[in-house]
Amino acid sequence: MEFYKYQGTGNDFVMIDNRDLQFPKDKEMIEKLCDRRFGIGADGLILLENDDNYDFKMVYYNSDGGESTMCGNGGRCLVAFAFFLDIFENKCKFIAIDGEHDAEIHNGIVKLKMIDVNTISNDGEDAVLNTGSPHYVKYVEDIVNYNVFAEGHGIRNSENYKEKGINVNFVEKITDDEIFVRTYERGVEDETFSCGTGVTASALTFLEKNNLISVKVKTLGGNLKVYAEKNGNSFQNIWLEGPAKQVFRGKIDLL
Ligand SMILES: N[C@H](CCC[C@H](N)C(=O)O)C(=O)O
Repeated sequence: MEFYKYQGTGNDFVMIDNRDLQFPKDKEMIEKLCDRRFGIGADGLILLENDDNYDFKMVYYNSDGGESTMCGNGGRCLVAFAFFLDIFENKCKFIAIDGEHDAEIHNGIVKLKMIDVNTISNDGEDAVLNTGSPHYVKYVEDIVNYNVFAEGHGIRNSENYKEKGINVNFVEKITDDEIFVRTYERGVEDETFSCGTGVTASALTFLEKNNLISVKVKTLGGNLKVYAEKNGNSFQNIWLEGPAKQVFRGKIDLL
């Protein structure tokens, strides 16, 4: 089976052109393909499939092999993959588990439209919102030295969240229009170098606090940008922008 490896600001994925629907959607096999020692190694696996009403369809699996909710960096990598496959020129519209997404690519930079966000709830001082996947957002000091794994694991497995899980984002303000985000990801059960829906969730809480329409976001794996329009308590026209790169391609016997 042919596969491609992509990364979007260090969040990395096995990408498979599954328009022939030949890929066996088996949890154990997907987990093994994502294993960094016994398989290809990735934070997730993404299938590109056909859809009558869209340029393509996105099916996303976390590295634990379970199909999951929207992946923002994965969506950006899938747009770059579809462009590589000549599925579209420079603008596209695809369908994912959370609905339809517009996207465009220019010189390896992908802009992905995210779903509208109608509510930002509070959990104490922290924020909880869904940007296609569920996110918890906590502002911290000295983020570079923050124990993301221990603190993220604790929140993700706490009474309120352990059943369905939640992605946990830690945020530090860098300047008036830039934040640093680190994320403990559900379904990876570890910190990833970047989490697109998490960057989006963190950015919206910053835009809300500072009445801004765009913010630069640093992650361990690189830099992203988020734009959004605020209407009352909700956000629309939310875009996540950043690089998405093909790292290598290969063949693997289904393990
Ligand atoms: N782990 C997430 C999905 C992938 C999110 C992340 N990789 C992104 O770029 O949005 C979840 O199960 O909710």
